[in-house]
Amino acid sequence: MLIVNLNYWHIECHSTREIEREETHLCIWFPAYCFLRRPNALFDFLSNLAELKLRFYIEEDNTLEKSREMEAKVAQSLQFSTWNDLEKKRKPNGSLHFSLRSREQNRLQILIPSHLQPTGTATWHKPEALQVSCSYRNFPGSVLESGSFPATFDEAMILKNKAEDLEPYLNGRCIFLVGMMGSGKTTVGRILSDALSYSFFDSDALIEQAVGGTSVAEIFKLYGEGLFRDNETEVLRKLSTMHRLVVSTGGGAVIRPINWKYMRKGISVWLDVPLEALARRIADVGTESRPLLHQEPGDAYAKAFKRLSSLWEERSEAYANASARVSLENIAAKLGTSDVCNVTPTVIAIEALQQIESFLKN
Ligand SMILES: Nc1ncnc2c1ncn2[C@@H]1O[C@H](COP(=O)(O)OP(=O)(O)O)[C@@H](O)[C@H]1O
Ligand SMILES: O=C(O)C1=C[C@@H](OP(=O)(O)O)[C@@H](O)[C@H](O)C1
Repeated sequence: MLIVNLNYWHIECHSTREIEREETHLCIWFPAYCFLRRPNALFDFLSNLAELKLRFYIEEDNTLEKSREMEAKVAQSLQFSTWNDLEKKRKPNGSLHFSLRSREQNRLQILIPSHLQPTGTATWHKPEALQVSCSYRNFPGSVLESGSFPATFDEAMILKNKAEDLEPYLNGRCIFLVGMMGSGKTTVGRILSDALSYSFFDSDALIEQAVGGTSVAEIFKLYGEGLFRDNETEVLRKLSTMHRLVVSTGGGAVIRPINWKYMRKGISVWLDVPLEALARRIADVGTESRPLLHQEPGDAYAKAFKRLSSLWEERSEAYANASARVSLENIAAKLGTSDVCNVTPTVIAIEALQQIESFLKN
């Protein structure tokens, strides 16, 4: 018996041996309201099956009320237009058949008829291949890990639930993360985008693309900061016309008022991290990719700290324009620690959603 815990509810599956012996279907039960509220959770589960190289599709079933609505929701959450697309993208090599059927009014059943497996689908017959265990492996890896920051199962669940609660209030609006260099905009942004089923964009990466694949450091060196800033504004203008994006902006995006005009089309979130922590993080990875920090003499920490301090003097007021502020010091205090290094990106993402919620509800 395999039990998969997906966001507070359980899916129970017969073992493959049992399926073979009894020639039954693999039955997965979802309380209907969970299914409707949490299409992403179904997707996560299906992704696990897809990773096991099992092919699946959802059969149209006209007797099932809401099936079309659910399919649309799931497809939307996947950002694929159809299940056919999903199949093509995953290039699976097994063949299993999922169909949705109603059994009771308040329940849904997903059936995987074992007779639909073609001969030679060895993956399906290996019991160990179905080890979808009760751990954070049930969630997409990118939600759970950012660099070397694994999220605990609890953190990942809280994040996912919070994101689902917030979704109707967000109504597809983009989220622009602002903050000093090294504040975690990229790291936290990826986690947020996964949780919200949004797309993620790093504005620095888009500028690099716009300038023919030239790195930020090279753009500064060859063309000067002015050209970089013009491209930054253009990138933000374009992104502000879109929906369902999390954007990691460059640390200096806040200095031009025109950029705020674009970011106000969505919700801006300031990741407020103490300078010492920023300097430590940047010293750890080096200042080469951050041209504004690279000119100072001294060791990596000292030069990062010195330059960050002067940039902070210039920019602190501008960051405060953001719709929501996520203070690492405040989170650390809530967690009962004085060290902001103990605050993981997933916890920061949760706090970001909380602050966005307060902004939207006030
Ligand atoms: N919460 C955190 N705790 C410790 N290190 C972090 C945290 N968030 C990000 N980092 C690290 O700090 C560095 C800068 O993060 P990054 O997301 O690139 O920041 P930004 O996009 O704001 O410049 C990276 O090496 C990243 O791994
Ligand atoms: O603070 C800044 O002015 C900058 C921050 C960088 O982005 P990150 O904040 O992602 O490091 C990058 O846009 C450029 O080096 C300038």
